[in-house]
Amino acid sequence: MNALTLPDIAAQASRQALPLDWVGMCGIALPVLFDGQRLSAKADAGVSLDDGEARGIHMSRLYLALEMLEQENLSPALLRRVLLSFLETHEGLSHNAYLKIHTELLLKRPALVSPLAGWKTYPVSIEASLKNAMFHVELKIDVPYSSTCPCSAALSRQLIQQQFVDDFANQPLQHADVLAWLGSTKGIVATPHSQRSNAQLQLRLDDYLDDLPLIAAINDAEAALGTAVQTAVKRADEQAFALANGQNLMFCEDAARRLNLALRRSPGINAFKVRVVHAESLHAHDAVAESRWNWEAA
Ligand SMILES: Nc1nc2c(ncn2[C@@H]2O[C@H](COP(=O)(O)OP(=O)(O)OP(=O)(O)O)[C@@H](O)[C@H]2O)c(=O)[nH]1
Repeated sequence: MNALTLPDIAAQASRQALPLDWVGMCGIALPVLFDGQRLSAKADAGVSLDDGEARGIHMSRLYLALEMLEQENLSPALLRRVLLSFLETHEGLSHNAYLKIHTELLLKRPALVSPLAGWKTYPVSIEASLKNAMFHVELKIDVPYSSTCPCSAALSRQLIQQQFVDDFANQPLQHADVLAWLGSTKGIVATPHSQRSNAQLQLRLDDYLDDLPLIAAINDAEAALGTAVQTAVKRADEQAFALANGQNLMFCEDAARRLNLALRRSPGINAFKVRVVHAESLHAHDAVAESRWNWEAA
């Protein structure tokens, strides 16, 4: 059989000589390693096409460079090497390289009281770029938590006081009667509303970090928020969770402020934007607050 010369359309001249900002592939399936765990990920890989005369980039070269991610723990140095390879294989065509990896971190979390533990997933995106020889990494992390409305708690307390006035009006207080009343449904005639909430963290990292501070940022955010959602739960854990929520009333504004203060102290982060979303049970819409630090558009 005659050897065929395969047509190479990408190597042709472009009909419209025009550079492009980003060209590549989105949603590439690949396994990545983080902290010794193999995670299923989706990658977006691209370069700028600065040579406006060139018809196209070489998609397969970007795809093949992603193989580096299979064997080595994700780190800033590894991301940089992949981006360098994007540029080396597009010499004369591209000046900027981009890589976005979306995955879910799986962390084992202990129960509040019982000796149990269970797994929790945290959606994570790692966005790396090499633009005009400047390397940047940005992390996006979703952290779920529980929030109880402080206003609803105050309104409930008022109703409980009113019920107490009604039930104990004009009679001497007996310790046993009050104790029994407190243990009855009348003692908690109204309950404040709570909601499953989500903190969306967008973090710009210091340029010379050895590791991606994903776990540290999650731990710092959960510590600041105080009431992370739980995994394995026995009644003792649920009671401890109820107490933690009662001691941790917060509006979305409170949550955003706490995260701002905590992330400023978190190592390796030089700018951030946070958005907290309280999926209200009071309404069918959400309460949302945003806060940023050192953040201007990249
Ligand atoms: N540039 C570009 N390539 C595309 C697109 N859609 C599919 N491809 C295909 O991606 C495949 C890989 O492209 P290249 O990396 O240039 O493949 P190649 O020429 O065999 O590889 P090299 O010899 O390394 O250049 C080709 O078969 C392209 O046709 C597109 O929209 N743009």
